[in-house]
Amino acid sequence: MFYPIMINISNKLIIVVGGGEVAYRKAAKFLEFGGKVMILSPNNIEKFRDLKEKHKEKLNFIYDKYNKKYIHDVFLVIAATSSKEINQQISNDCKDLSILANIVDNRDSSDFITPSIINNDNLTISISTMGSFPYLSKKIRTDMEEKYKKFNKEYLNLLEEVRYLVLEKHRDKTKETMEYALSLDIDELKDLLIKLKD
Ligand SMILES: C[C@@]1(CC(=O)O)C2=NC(=C\c3[nH]c(c(CCC(=O)O)c3CC(=O)O)Cc3[nH]c(c(CC(=O)O)c3CCC(=O)O)/C=C3\N/C(=C\2)[C@@H](CCC(=O)O)[C@]3(C)CC(=O)O)/[C@H]1CCC(=O)O
Ligand SMILES: NC(=O)c1ccc[n+]([C@@H]2O[C@H](COP(=O)([O-])OP(=O)(O)OC[C@H]3O[C@@H](n4cnc5c(N)ncnc54)[C@H](O)[C@@H]3O)[C@@H](O)[C@H]2O)c1
Repeated sequence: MFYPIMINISNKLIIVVGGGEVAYRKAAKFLEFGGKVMILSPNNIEKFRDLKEKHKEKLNFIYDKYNKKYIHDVFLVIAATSSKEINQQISNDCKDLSILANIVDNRDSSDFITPSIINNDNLTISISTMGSFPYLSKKIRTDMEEKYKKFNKEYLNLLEEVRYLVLEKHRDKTKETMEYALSLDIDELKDLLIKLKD
């Protein structure tokens, strides 16, 4: 079974083996959450150039085939090559070295799997089908992105202020006020904040 945790990857090195679409998708997400990514692959798709432009020194490349020597001292490993045998080899090596690995073509060999993620800065929602139907995770993500799009960073920052004011000054109406705050659009929420401050 896979237990969902929020893991701090800031400035930690994650090595992604392979340079295709799947490697790209995984790398882009780890970079979005502040990780440092090394791509280990003899070649990789064009899109990585834009990712390098965006993330500069946080993204680097080793143009070589997989070798165990490259994974010593890394925080996480993603095996995303097109070779089942190499992916399995990576899994075995990671077990030897006690490094957590995600094997993109074999959930049973994976120490962790990657969920579908909605990242609105302060609000993160991750969705998983425990590996049984990833396309459903993607579908739920797109539905929820639409449904919860108002909860962006600005909105969450205002909500945080509302919460502190309610806890400080209106403890008797905590739940009603919080429930009410969630029903508002951003301008109404700003008005509520002014009222709560009075
Ligand atoms: C959620 C997401 C996150 C991400 O990758 O960032 C993700 N897969 C996504 C998309 C996707 N993956 C696949 C398709 C094509 C349709 C299909 O085949 O179903 C599509 C749809 C598409 O591409 O449109 C094929 C596929 N996926 C896996 C296998 C191997 C296997 O099942 O053993 C195969 C067959 C490969 C083959 O053909 O051989 C395995 C895994 N994929 C996972 C995650 C993990 C379980 C997640 C969960 O619990 O739901 C897990 C177990 C391991 C892992 O990768 O961590 C991302 C959506 C991101 C988004 O857009 O929101
Ligand atoms: N988990 C998922 O979400 C998911 C989704 C679709 C496919 N897959 C699986 O992921 C695999 C990769 O998919 P893709 O579309 O990125 O494939 P792809 O063929 O586009 O890319 C494979 C990459 O692996 C590299 N590679 C091959 N042998 C290597 C080695 N020995 N060392 C280092 N790199 C090596 C290649 O150079 C290439 O860059 C597929 O075979 C499929 O089984 C997983």
